[in-house]
Amino acid sequence: MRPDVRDWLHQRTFSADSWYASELLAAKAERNATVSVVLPALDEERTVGTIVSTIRERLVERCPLVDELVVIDSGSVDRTAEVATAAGARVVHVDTVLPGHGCRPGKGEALWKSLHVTTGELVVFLDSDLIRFDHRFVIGLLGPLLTDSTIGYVKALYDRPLSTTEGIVPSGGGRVTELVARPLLNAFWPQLAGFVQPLSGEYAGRRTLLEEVPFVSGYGVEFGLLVDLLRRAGLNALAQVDLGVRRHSHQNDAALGRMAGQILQTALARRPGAGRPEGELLQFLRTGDGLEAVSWDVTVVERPPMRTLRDAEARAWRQA
Ligand SMILES: O=c1ccn([C@@H]2O[C@H](COP(=O)(O)OP(=O)(O)O)[C@@H](O)[C@H]2O)c(=O)[nH]1
Ligand SMILES: O=C(O)[C@@H](COP(=O)(O)O)O[C@H]1O[C@H](CO)[C@@H](O)[C@H](O)[C@H]1O
Repeated sequence: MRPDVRDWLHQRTFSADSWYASELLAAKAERNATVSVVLPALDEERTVGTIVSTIRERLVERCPLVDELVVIDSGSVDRTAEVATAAGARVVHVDTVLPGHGCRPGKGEALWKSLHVTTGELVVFLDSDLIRFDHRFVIGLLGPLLTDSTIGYVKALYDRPLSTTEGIVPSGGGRVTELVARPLLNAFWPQLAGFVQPLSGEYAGRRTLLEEVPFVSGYGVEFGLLVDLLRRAGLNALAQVDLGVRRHSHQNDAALGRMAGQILQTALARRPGAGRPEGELLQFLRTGDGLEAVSWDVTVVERPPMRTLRDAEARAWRQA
């Protein structure tokens, strides 16, 4: 193991059990910090309500660690917006944010636009498909940020059970992590090899740092943020926190293949010497009369650092 990774693992790996909400509330007040929690949601009516109501009850009403609770509706066709609103979130439809910059599909678009509609100095991102959500996820992610000013970005680590046709097995989740993201990071960004869950959907950061980096529009957002934040802030500004166990709704292998395609596009865009990759991913279905090739576009676009928009708006205002 590289010495820098060994040192990082020792110094920048935390446990959610290290903090209580009450002590973080005191740390938050001491720093006059504000906290936004953002949930990107696409057709998550089954799970988003419990996550929102748990955060509202435990971390807004009982112990006000969270100042803002926003669900970014990514174009749901189910009752996600109604369920999230009833549970106590502010729901914002992704297409209503920065309409002048158009609309791109994908999770990263929702996260990028969330920066424009939230104000918290610290921003916590949680997936909306979490099962048996524990509010301590939020406490664990905020712990390092509220107690160490040298840390700018914190990712969750956890065990990842996998739901299978035979039931739930204790590990095996994080299939794109194990088969694509981890090998890519170890090969080309070995400083990041210490991240146990580099694609975890639960993470938190300082707004000032998050607004300095691009957001990849699709499922490449987590991979892109990790590589770009390493470059922007250095390894010592990054951390990870053990949240125990994380269960979520799983996609099928074909969908994860497309996710892997987007992550590969994101990685190769950060290896300029690798040339411009093809954006088409061919997948194959067995049909009644043979094989059907299905072509998917796995190209991703990069949304610019949010700070550049604010700078452009400020310049335009001065010139007006
Ligand atoms: O276009 C999208 C795709 C996903 N998501 C949300 O992003 C999170 C992670 O997506 P998903 O569960 O599909 O990924 P997985 O966890 O299966 O890798 C979930 O809250 C989704 O609802 C989203 O807001 N817009
Ligand atoms: O980690 C992974 O391999 C994928 C798929 O997880 P599973 O194999 O369905 O448990 O899940 C993550 O990856 C996505 C892309 O970065 C994130 O957006 C998701 O939040 C995260 O769950």
